[in-house]
Amino acid sequence: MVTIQKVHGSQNQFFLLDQTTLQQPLTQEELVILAKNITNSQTGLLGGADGLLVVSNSQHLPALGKMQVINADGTIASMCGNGLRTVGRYLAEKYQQNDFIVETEQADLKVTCQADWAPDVKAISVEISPVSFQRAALPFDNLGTEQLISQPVPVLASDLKFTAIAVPNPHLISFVSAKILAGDLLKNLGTKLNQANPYFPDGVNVSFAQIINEQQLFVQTFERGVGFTNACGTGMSATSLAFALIHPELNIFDRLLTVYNPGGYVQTRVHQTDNHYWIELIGNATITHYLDLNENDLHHATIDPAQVKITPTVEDAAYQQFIKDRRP
Ligand SMILES: N[C@@H](CCC[C@H](N)C(=O)O)C(=O)O
Repeated sequence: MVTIQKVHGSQNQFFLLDQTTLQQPLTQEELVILAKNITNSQTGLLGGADGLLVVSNSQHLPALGKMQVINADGTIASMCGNGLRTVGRYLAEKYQQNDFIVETEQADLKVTCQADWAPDVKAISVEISPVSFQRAALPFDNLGTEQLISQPVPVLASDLKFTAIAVPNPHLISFVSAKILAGDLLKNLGTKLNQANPYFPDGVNVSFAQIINEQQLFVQTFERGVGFTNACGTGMSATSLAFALIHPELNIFDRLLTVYNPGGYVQTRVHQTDNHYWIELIGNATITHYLDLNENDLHHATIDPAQVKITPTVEDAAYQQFIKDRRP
């Protein structure tokens, strides 16, 4: 038997599998099939999830471990901010460390345990980097520009301005009115840009944001490889950077922002060091369930829910109580 976890950051939900606990680690092909099956909202476990977080040993000393992110549709994401917080918590508890590095697909990133936000609401801070605005890093094509920072893009939507940032996974951001946020545009644009299209050949995470005040944003994301999510950590981080760049008069750099999302909120702090940007992303890292299952079933992704021993924790109730009175 092996134990996997169901976890969330701002209710962006994942299964977390530590390959080092297996007698035989899953192959990459097995991991992709498992991710697609286990996250399916109809046929997966516990109502599915947004992705699978795979923990393995890192060869990059002194990293404590390595995280791979597999979206619900089986595509690989170079980074996941909410996911890194939960992987960070997992590694912190496994190795009893509070401040360490985790290897991700493109960067080795800093993870720091925070004081609990409330009883049973664990909090973790993670580094979001590297940041790029270059067309090739997103990538995007046929938009007539090499960078997109608060520019109109009529082929995407009339009357909106867009910012494109890789952190390093790709994000397209627009600050919009409450009316636009309540409408269908985000769904339509997210859907269009995440199927074959001439603009974002690898797809893109699309976020619409509202400025509540100079310290508070609300962000809703249509995620590549997933669809609507409760929250996207890298999306909220990229949106915080876009906010700082578009509004230099507000002196956002190095100051704590609160970023609300449909699943709760996170805090971000945008930094510019020398000539590069990076973002601190701080938020909950919640374990909702432990799942004990047969290792063979993981390899074959034939998981009969009746054969899985599911042990819920008290943490989701604590999280729900915590955010209840803190919504904007
Ligand atoms: N929810 C994540 C981002 C997950 C990856 C994304 N779907 C992609 O393909 O880039 C986050 O919290 O950052």
